[in-house]
Amino acid sequence: MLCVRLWRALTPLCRTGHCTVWTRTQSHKAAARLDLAGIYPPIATPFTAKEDVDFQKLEENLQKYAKIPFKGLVVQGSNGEYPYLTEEEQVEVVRAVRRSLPADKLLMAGSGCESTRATVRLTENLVVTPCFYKAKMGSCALIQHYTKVADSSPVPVVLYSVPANTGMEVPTDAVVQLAQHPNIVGLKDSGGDITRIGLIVHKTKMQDFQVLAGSAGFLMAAYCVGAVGGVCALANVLGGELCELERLCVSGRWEEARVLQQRLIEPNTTVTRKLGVPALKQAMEWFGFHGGACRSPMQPLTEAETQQLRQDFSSNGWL
Ligand SMILES: O=C(O)C(=O)C[C@H](O)C(=O)O
Repeated sequence: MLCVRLWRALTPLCRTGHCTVWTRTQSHKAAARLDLAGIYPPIATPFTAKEDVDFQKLEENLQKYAKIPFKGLVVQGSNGEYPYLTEEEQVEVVRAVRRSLPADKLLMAGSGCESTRATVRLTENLVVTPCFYKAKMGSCALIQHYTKVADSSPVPVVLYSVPANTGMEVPTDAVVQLAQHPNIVGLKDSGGDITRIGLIVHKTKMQDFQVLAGSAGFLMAAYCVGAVGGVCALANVLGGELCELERLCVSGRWEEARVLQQRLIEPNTTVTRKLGVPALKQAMEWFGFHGGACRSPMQPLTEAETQQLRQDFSSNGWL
């Protein structure tokens, strides 16, 4: 789940399955008109040497992100290490980000739990997609789950399909059915299957429903088939460049977009699928942000991995 702007206490989160968005009005109809178009970094969580959340460093990152033309931020996404944070910490981080974020920026916060009941409760605070019993999480179970969450959520919900982390995706037929719910306003799809993204855009075109690319490697392709933006881990590092890619796509400058997109593919693959969050945080350090270590048990990069990471950025002209 993800949330936007204002809120009462917390934003619903998104994970595998869904995200919630908070609006000023909290009215379902008004929520459905929410414009999600643009680029969002799913922000990383900096920690102190004792592995406590480092709110000072978080704030310093936020001040730097405020200078980049993002549509908003995602808090407690996969790269925020949400599974390693307590519920209280998740809520506290979302609150801190909301306090710091300019009022015109959207805030989406993840809030999924394994049971529908717990998800409903946390969506009043935060929410996520259930994947532990993934063999049992078919369309029927997920439709029932998200419908109950969206029915009770005080803020709009964005579905979040991230199969690399959850081992399952929200099935296309479930997304299409859930898109009819007045409080479900979009999907963030990290799977990278462009035919699926295009099909979902096509099948939901009569609904007030928007699709966001869930990773930078296929951002341009996603725009081509009708996505309206992206939630991209790489935006923590190359946020200005991803916003530039958005601008090129939206203005139809496809040749320039293609050149930029191609240079982003390798660094993106490395900080997402290949080396993951420790690599994202290392790259953030190189680009002037606070990344630092992950919370245990996530291990730091080895020397060879660090070299690989550097190579994937430098060979594409970023370092
Ligand atoms: O951290 C998240 O949450 C993301 O959505 C990141 C995304 O999966 C990516 O590949 O960039």
